[in-house]
Order: sequence, then structure tokens, then C-alpha cells
Amino acid sequence: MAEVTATETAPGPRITHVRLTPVLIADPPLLNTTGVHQPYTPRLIVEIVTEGGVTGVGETYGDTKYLVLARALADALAGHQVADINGLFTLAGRVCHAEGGGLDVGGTRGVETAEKLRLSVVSAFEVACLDALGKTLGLPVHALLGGKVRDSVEYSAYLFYRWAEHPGGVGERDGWAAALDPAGVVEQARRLVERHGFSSFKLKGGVFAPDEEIAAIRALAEAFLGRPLRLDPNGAWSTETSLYVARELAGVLEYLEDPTTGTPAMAEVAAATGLPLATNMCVTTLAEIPEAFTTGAVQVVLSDHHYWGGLHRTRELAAICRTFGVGVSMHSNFHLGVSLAAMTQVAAAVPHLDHACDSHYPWSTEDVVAEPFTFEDGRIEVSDAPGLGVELDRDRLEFLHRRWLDDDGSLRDRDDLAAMRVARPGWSARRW
Ligand SMILES: O=C([O-])C(=O)C[C@H](O)[C@@H](O)C(=O)[O-]
Ligand SMILES: [Mg+2]
Repeated sequence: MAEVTATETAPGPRITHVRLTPVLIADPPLLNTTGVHQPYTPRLIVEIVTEGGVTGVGETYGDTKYLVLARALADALAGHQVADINGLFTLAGRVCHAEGGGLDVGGTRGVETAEKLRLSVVSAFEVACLDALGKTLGLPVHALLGGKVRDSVEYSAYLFYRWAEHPGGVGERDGWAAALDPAGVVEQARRLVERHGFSSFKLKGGVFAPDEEIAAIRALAEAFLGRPLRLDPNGAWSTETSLYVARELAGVLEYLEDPTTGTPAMAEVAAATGLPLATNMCVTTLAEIPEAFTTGAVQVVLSDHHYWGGLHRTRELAAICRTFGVGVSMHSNFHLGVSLAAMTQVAAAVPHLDHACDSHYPWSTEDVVAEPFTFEDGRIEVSDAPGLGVELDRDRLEFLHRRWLDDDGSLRDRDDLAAMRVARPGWSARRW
């Protein structure tokens, strides 16, 4: 059947222009299996301006390869109907010439494909369109997604092994102590609970030998009796190691996240343990779903609107998971308040959200929204204000953009491995 270009006929305001603002935001020395976070991480703020003078905002990865695609899409958008979200994807397919084949940003969200790169860019434009549309109609974004089914969204405490400061003392100090053993992890968890009231915990693993990480989870279980706990080594373990950890932590963990790499290996582990497996690495596109679901490789999918292509597609993913009896929660990468607003709006409109969502937000000391978010009892209240319910702080945006402009290019692409090699020359990603 011939495709109709809805943009010619769809009602509602048109886009007059798009503003793209890459920023570098302070990122603490958080450790993962690839390396360590850089002192500053790139993000991109997308603003869509309509002929009615309304501005909608979105956020995504700011690395060069995303910026190149975002520029192509921004240039093609003048005259596009804000409400024509389906047309946005068609347009992106035409103008965003992505190439895939390597690993993603940070190496922790699976194989990079051209489609995934493109969707990671379009997601910010989709969110910005929904924000603009919501503001135009006087409706919150969740109303455009079918309405909220909860008034607040629960997030978990995202625990990281970390250093107190970046190698050489560069970057910002955030006042957090190093956490490199079970006692340090428990202390970090206590502080996050004190500040934000979280009731569940995820530890980023794959940093130390599995026995040390098992000990950290046991220490958390003792300190926070009965609270849901998760461990995520980002695929750093063999199937044998994964099964060993699963045996040791059976009855202690709520789920084990990406213990090993690739769907067949995840399926092998899943078949031999009663512990549910979650992923944000082996199910990251629709094409990966059939194999993962039919082989029982994953029991929980950690959705992420950034790489699934936005908020509508996140709801579609949730519906597919529900059909197959697979649970849904939400993955995060280092992000600002614009993305937290988008995550919260879509999480509010997903009926079967089975677990507290991940968010790096408690680790960020900088933001571009005028009123940064606060967690109450580990939850973010769902805004009913028009659009996403956030306004940009233009001075902050300009300041963080200036940092990006002033950078010599070495921090404009996230590279945890390179950041680690500053402290440990010759470092390579850990595997057990
Ligand atoms: O759940 C995950 O895999 C992540 O949150 C990926 C991130 O890149 C995390 O590993 C990090 O920030 O170091
Ligand atoms: Mg993960």
C-alpha cells in the first residue's frame, strides 16, 4: 500500500526550526566493567519551535555520531507537523544515514546498529514534539500517551563502585567517598536512602571479582532486610561464572541483570537457574525480541526510551513484553532532568511496570532544567503540567554548552575505557 505523507494533511502546528545544544555535564568517577566515567559526559538538548511560538524539549546522547544524525534531522524538519510522530520516523529513515557495527556508548548497552543509532536520535525529537504538542493543547505528555495509571514513579538506588575523584583530580568533586568494598557500598546505599528515600537497590557490577560483588550484595541484604536487590555486571561473566553467582545469590536477588553476553548465553543461564534475568543489552531492538523471548533468555526487559525510539515505542515494547509474560522496568544512562521528566511521563503511562526504574539522576550535580527534580520516598511525582512539565534554565544550558565548545574534542565522545587508561595504562575491560 502506498505511504501517505501525513505531514501534508495532519492538523496542528508546524515546526519552524530546531535548536540543538550539545553540552558536557559533570560525571563522577563511577566504575563499570569497561572502565570509569569521564569527568564530563556529552548530552544533547533538542528544542523544537512551532509556528505558534511554542518550544518543546528533548534530550539524548551527545556523542559526535548522534550529533551528526541530529543535525541532518533538524535540517529536514522545518514545515513538519508537530503531531506527525509517525512521519518523524519516516523522515529520519530518509535523512539520518547511520552506520553501525561496533559497540555502543560506554560499551554497556549491546551491539550498536544503524537503526539503534537512528532511533536514539529520533527519540529526543519525538519527546520534544510531544512536549510542544502537550504545551499547545494544555495537556501533560502522559495524556498524549493514553493517560497516567499512577501518580508517582518508583526509582531504585543505583549503586556504583567508585573513586572519590577522577584521576589527577580533574573535573568536579561531588563530595561522595570512594566505594570499593562491601562496607563502602553499604555506606553509599545508606546515604542515597537518607537523601532520596529509595527502597530498592541496583549495584553496577563487573568491576571486581564475582566473589567480592557477591559479598557486597550479601552486605546490602543484611543492611536492608527484605529490600529488592539487583546486580548488573554488563555481560562480564562466562555462563559458568553467571551460574555460580546465580546459585550464591538465589533468594537474595530480585533479578540478575545481563550476567553474560548474547542471547544464547543468557538463555543457557536462564534455563539452569530460577533467578530471573533482566537485560538492557541483549534486547535493545524489536529484531532481538523473538529469539530472546522464545528461548526464555530474559524475564525482565529494561526499556529505555532513548534507544527504543521514544515514548510511544516504549509503550509498544511494554505491550509486547506483556503478551509474552516478560516483565518491564527501565534502564538509564547518565542523563539530565529533561530525560528524567520523559522517563517519568512514559513510566506513568505503562500499566505493567513491574520493578522500580533505574536512574543516574542522583549522581548528577548539574542540570539544565530550571527546577531540578527531587525524589520523595524514592519516587518522582508525575507532573500534570502541560508537556513534560519542565522549563530550561537558559543560563545553565549556555554554561554547559560553553564547556562543550571549549573542550578540545577529547571529552565529546564518551569513552570509559580511555578514561580508565588515564589512571591505569594498558587497562582492558574485565571478564570473569
Ligand atoms: O544498566 C546498565 O547497563 C547501565 O546503566 C549502563 C551504564 O552505561 C552504566 O554501566 C554506567 O553508567 O556506567
Ligand atoms: Mg544494565
